[in-house]
Amino acid sequence: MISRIDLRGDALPEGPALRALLPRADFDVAAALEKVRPICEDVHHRGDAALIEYAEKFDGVRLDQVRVPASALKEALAGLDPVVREALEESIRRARTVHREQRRAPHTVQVVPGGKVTEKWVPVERVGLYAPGGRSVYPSSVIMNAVPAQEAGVASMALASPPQADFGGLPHPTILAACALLGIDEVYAVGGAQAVAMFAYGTETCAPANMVTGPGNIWVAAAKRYFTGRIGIDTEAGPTEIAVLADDTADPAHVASDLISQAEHDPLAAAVLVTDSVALADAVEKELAPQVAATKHVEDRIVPALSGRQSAIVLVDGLAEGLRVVDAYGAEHLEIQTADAAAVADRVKNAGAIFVGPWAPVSLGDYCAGSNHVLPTGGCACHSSGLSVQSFLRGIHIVDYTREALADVAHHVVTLAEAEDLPAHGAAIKARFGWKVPGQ
Ligand SMILES: NC(=O)c1ccc[n+]([C@@H]2O[C@H](COP(=O)([O-])OP(=O)(O)OC[C@H]3O[C@@H](n4cnc5c(N)ncnc54)[C@H](O)[C@@H]3O)[C@@H](O)[C@H]2O)c1
Ligand SMILES: N[C@H](CO)Cc1c[nH]c[nH+]1
Ligand SMILES: [Zn+2]
Repeated sequence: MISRIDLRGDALPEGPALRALLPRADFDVAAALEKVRPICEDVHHRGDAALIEYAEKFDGVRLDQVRVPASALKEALAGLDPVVREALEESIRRARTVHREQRRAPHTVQVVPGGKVTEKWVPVERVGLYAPGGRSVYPSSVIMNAVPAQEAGVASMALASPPQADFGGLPHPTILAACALLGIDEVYAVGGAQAVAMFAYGTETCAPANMVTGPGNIWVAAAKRYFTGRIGIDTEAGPTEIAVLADDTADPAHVASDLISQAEHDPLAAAVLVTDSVALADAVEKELAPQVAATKHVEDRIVPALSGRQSAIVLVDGLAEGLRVVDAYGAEHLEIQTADAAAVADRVKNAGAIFVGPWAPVSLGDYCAGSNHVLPTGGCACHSSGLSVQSFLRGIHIVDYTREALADVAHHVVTLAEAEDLPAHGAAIKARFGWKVPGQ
């Protein structure tokens, strides 16, 4: 069900050469981008009419309108199972506890007497949040998007999630109830790349947003890549990945269940075990078959995910080599199931989130750890972070110098301007001091 990659014996290569040996999906975001480009441009030109057509094509339901009426949000909350409500509220509470601490205050540095630089933090004005709803529905992603945006102070936010044929073309009622719990009243029944395009370009009913955040399948990730540089994009949070770095102290039943837990998201989901213990690798492989047989979503997601080329058991010589492999891979989620797991976690450089030891499985982080589950995939953890309050803030420098403080440094500015052959820059200084460089 899962292949093996044996990297024992020889010295591991560096950087891209090592990455090329590691498991990754065949179907990449760049290829999907070519397919989503026409969808995005169609939304640009035809607005709501295009959204309604794509809902029929991809979600199998004909909509009268894409905006969810306020009454539907109210009804969804009223009809929410109280046990689910309690769990959502606990998830919101913990996420808020963590994200509130990420808020940033303005900070002033007195560089020289009379010269100071302040950095102030300003929230993005309007954001579009995406909560997936294709193969599964993700009310938890409503929380993971909305809480950091709210804690950052974003003034205007709208959420999109795919229309569900079983619910009259509305997003799933638990998604709507989560929106109601969080006070989000602008909600759209729009999924996939077309939802990202709706927020990026705006339509007759949806005002354009400055930024789009949230997880989704490969089509959503590709649309986010399409709009990168034109609007704010958090990170590519595409098909889920789990890597587990484990030694012979790990419990094979736990490792297997954690690999399966994330394989259940998508046939393109990735599950990777990195270990120096052949005995553990064998035991995990033995655990997989009965555990997979006992769960849901087997044929359409878990089996293709575990048997696809994006998943593997990677054998290494020791912990140091295992760390090199997980750093090269840059997993969305990395579990450390080794002796002295906290110390090992400390040595990891690249991961979206790290889960330490036997009692912090990825499922905890998916719902109730307080951490954010919107995390970079496809190796983006090597340069990007998961969603946080910081994602929704812009830092603006405010430069404030007196005449004397400018005069003190003017000769350096003029020298550097001349060194760059940009004399007009120097002239902007000289003009303030009677066309002379002060002190010369
Ligand atoms: N990285 C993260 O932080 C994170 C978090 C949660 C979930 N996820 C991932 O989110 C994804 C959720 O996927 P999903 O499919 O359940 O829901 P989704 O909402 O992401 O995608 C559903 C939409 O995909 C579009 N679509 C389907 N087939 C298409 C096609 N052939 N061409 C163009 N568009 C098409 C449709 O518009 C549909 O509404 C999973 O891959 C999961 O692993 C990632
Ligand atoms: N594991 C997903 C992040 O890749 C988040 C999630 C939501 N629900 C269940 N899991
Ligand atoms: Zn998950």
